[in-house]
Amino acid sequence: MRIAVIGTGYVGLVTGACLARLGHSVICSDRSAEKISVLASGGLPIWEQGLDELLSEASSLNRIRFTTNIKSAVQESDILIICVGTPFGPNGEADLTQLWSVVKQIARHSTEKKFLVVKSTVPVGTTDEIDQWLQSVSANRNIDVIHNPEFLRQGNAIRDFFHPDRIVAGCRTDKAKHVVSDLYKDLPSPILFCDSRSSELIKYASNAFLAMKISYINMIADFSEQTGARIDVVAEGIGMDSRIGEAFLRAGIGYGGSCFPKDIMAFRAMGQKWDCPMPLLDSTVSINRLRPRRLVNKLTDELGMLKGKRIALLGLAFKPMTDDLREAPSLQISRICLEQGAAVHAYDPHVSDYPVPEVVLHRSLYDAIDSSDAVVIVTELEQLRCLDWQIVSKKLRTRLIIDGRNMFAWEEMLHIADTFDMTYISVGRPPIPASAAAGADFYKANQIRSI
Ligand SMILES: NC(=O)c1ccc[n+]([C@@H]2O[C@H](COP(=O)([O-])OP(=O)(O)OC[C@H]3O[C@@H](n4cnc5c(N)ncnc54)[C@H](O)[C@@H]3O)[C@@H](O)[C@H]2O)c1
Ligand SMILES: O=c1ccn([C@@H]2O[C@H](COP(=O)(O)OP(=O)(O)O[C@H]3O[C@H](CO)[C@@H](O)[C@H](O)[C@H]3O)[C@@H](O)[C@H]2O)c(=O)[nH]1
Repeated sequence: MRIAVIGTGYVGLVTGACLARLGHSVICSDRSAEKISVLASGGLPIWEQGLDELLSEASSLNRIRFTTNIKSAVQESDILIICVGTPFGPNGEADLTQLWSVVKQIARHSTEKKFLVVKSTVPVGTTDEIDQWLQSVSANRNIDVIHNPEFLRQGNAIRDFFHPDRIVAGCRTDKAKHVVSDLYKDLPSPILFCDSRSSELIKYASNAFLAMKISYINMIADFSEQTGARIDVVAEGIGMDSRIGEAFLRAGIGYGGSCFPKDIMAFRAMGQKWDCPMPLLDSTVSINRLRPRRLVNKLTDELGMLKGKRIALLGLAFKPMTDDLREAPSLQISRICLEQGAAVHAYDPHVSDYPVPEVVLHRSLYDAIDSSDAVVIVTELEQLRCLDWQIVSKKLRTRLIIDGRNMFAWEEMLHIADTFDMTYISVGRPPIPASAAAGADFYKANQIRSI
């Protein structure tokens, strides 16, 4: 099939590369000349695992091209997939400026029958509005509009593309359904065909549900801290109920990224627009907003004033295995630490440019840690799994580890803290004090079961 992918950001680039792998002929179009020139010369404007290889393969087979010329992309394709951004608008609603700009250009340049697939996350009713608008432009009656939301996760995007739990397609016509079936015919996943309003809502409701699960477990984590329960054990017990499931019950410093924060706000704005309040979303947002501040409070509880202290932040992107800093909790944490007079040193293997200039970036994990008063784990970086605790303990000025993601097993840290005389504080689990005696006493006093 001849496909144009319009908007080659995270979603567009992954979609284009994966569709080329499936054998389709793909033109990727973006308004950013800089991005297109990087891509056309074999480079990558973003880091996503496996994307490099996929794009090289597609280019060598002549299955993918890059252009800023949307006119030629539209005219040389039968299927047009819109993957432009739908960022925060001024009152939290989705800003559809990029989307409508593309729709208008498509209307201007398309003369033959086209299938227009909206992959961007858009408010309920948008696909119908596009359809109605296109029909009102008489020359463009021949465009069949489909809504096909994307569910990929950054860092896992290519696997998610080839193995989605489901494909959702809001279609008006049987021809549109056939196009979607052909587009994804080699994927093993079920396709849910529905109307476009339901399809648009499935995307927001899925993201909101996942974000709600995260805020819920974070609320329970705070309660565990007050009562001496252990959130990892509690989450395990909750998740063993197949009606609840174990996924997205990892307590920590909250959700960030390009989707959850903006989509929950847009969903709330939609609720207001349609006069349907969504109090569960209000709570989800307010719990999440407090997470970074709560983490810094743990630092000050241990260190007192942060003025003159050196803090090592490990993991800056909103999650591991991505370079994406959109709504990353590290931004808020680093700003609060800096405001309080600390020096912030950081390490993230995928981040080489950070928007808070006072943060000193290091290429080596151990250099970031050197002479610090605390190590703060902001994301679950793979490199941390093989940390040499002896080196860490020698390099630290104050032996304090704040694990914002509970990435280390509590029992393991009991032993490590004891061996290297370190204090280990995590989320929703009892703190592990530095001295061996204190650790053992604490363990006994709290009658925490050994697993
Ligand atoms: N990032 C994700 O993991 C993810 C996952 C699922 C869904 N989504 C949704 O997919 C959409 C795209 O997200 P993203 O993260 O890829 O965004 P992005 O900001 O990374 O990419 C958007 C691209 O569109 C381009 N663009 C904007 N206006 C254009 C125009 N008029 N013509 C051509 N190109 C134009 C931009 O230059 C940019 O390269 C959003 O609606 C998002 O909510 C994102
Ligand atoms: O138990 C958990 C799971 C995740 N997170 C955090 O939640 C955020 C989002 O994580 P994740 O969902 O893995 O990443 P995204 O790439 O943002 O993917 C989400 O957002 C995409 C954009 O809409 C959707 O397509 C995906 O299905 C949806 O998972 C990150 O900050 C994670 O650290 C937690 O705090 N606890």
